Amino acid sequence: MESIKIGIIGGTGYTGAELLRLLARHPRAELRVLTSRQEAGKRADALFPALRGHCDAVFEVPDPERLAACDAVFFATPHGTAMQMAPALIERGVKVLDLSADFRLKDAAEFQRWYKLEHSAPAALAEAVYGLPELHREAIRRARLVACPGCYPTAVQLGLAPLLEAGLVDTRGLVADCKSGTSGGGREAKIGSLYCEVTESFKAYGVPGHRHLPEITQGLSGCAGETVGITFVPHLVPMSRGIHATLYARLRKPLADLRGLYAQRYAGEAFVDVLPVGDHPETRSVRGANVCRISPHLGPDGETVVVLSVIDNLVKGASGQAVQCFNLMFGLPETLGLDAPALAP
Ligand SMILES: NC(=O)C1=CN([C@@H]2O[C@H](COP(=O)(O)OP(=O)(O)OC[C@H]3O[C@@H](n4cnc5c(N)ncnc54)[C@H](OP(=O)(O)O)[C@@H]3O)[C@@H](O)[C@H]2O)C=CC1
Ligand SMILES: CC(=O)N[C@@H](CCC(=O)OP(=O)(O)O)C(=O)O
Repeated sequence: MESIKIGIIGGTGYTGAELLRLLARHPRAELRVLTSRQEAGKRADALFPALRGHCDAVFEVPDPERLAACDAVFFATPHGTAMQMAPALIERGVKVLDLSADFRLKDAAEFQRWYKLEHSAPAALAEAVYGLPELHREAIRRARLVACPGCYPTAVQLGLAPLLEAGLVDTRGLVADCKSGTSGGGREAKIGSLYCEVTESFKAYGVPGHRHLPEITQGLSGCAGETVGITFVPHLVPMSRGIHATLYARLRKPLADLRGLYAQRYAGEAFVDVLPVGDHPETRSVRGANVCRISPHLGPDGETVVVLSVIDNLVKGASGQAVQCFNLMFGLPETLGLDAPALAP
């Protein structure tokens, strides 16, 4: 069967490396272009020894002609890069999957407010499809440009969607108390990511407003059919991968079978696992796997729902989800290359 030619822009970051790991065992993807301006000429497996024997790609400087010869290009780049390069690729028939936030917020003014950048591709922004397959599968199948969600927004939206879609909870006063491993901050050297700054410690950040708040609000409002109000507080925990979201919502009326609601909503979803009643998901149960494990609980007051939702930020929260969208865009089985279980223990 013919292979699908892939380009990855930004192969030296954590999400780029994770794309290399996942695509190395994808039966239809053939990596043709892998870019890094700083590491051009170096083999990817020299930078990431975990890839030795699985990837012989060499980094190169981004070349528009070589990228245009690909069938699909993934942007694993900081915000502001894809919006400059994606429109020309789409014009030339390349399907684009952007892991950055450039095309996630539908309102360009909102994007500018949170990312301090003027949006340079409003037409592409208008056509971009939000890449959360469990909510937007059919649109992703038809898309030329997919905006892959952020890691926190994936855990929060999958956790609260069943309640909001069914109109069962107050849409004001939602709470998302989230914890992330440090790979969420990217591979770039930053003091806040240093071992001594992170280890044996635990802290909240971004309380006055984190850039994922408008993305979460946009997605959940779509589920509810009205604008929701949510308090989102991210925390940094001393682990490399994983997001744990503890989500709180207040029921509008009694609900007899909370787990049944979730099981029914996610029936047939390969990458959402609704746990047995009373279970507490662990981040290590999703390490390396493209899965979100969810456990909804009813609080002792009988009115507060507490949903626990865990993902690997680099897999279901980024690169795995991007490959899931890629499979949909190319009419492939959605699970292709993504069926490996999590690392255990
Ligand atoms: N880490 C995570 O958990 C998640 C990250 N994301 C998003 O994914 C994107 C990538 O993040 P991460 O993997 O952490 O990456 P990093 O920010 O660590 O790495 C960025 C990569 O992009 C390349 N790059 C930077 N600027 C440009 C440019 N102007 N043109 C072309 N290439 C460029 C760099 O290579 P070079 O400079 O050598 O060209 C490098 O390979 C970000 O937008 C991030 O927000 C999304 C979800 C989760
Ligand atoms: C722990 C940590 O620093 N996490 C990052 C979010 C993860 C991410 O990369 O999301 P985007 O794709 O939207 O940038 C942060 O809080 O900024």
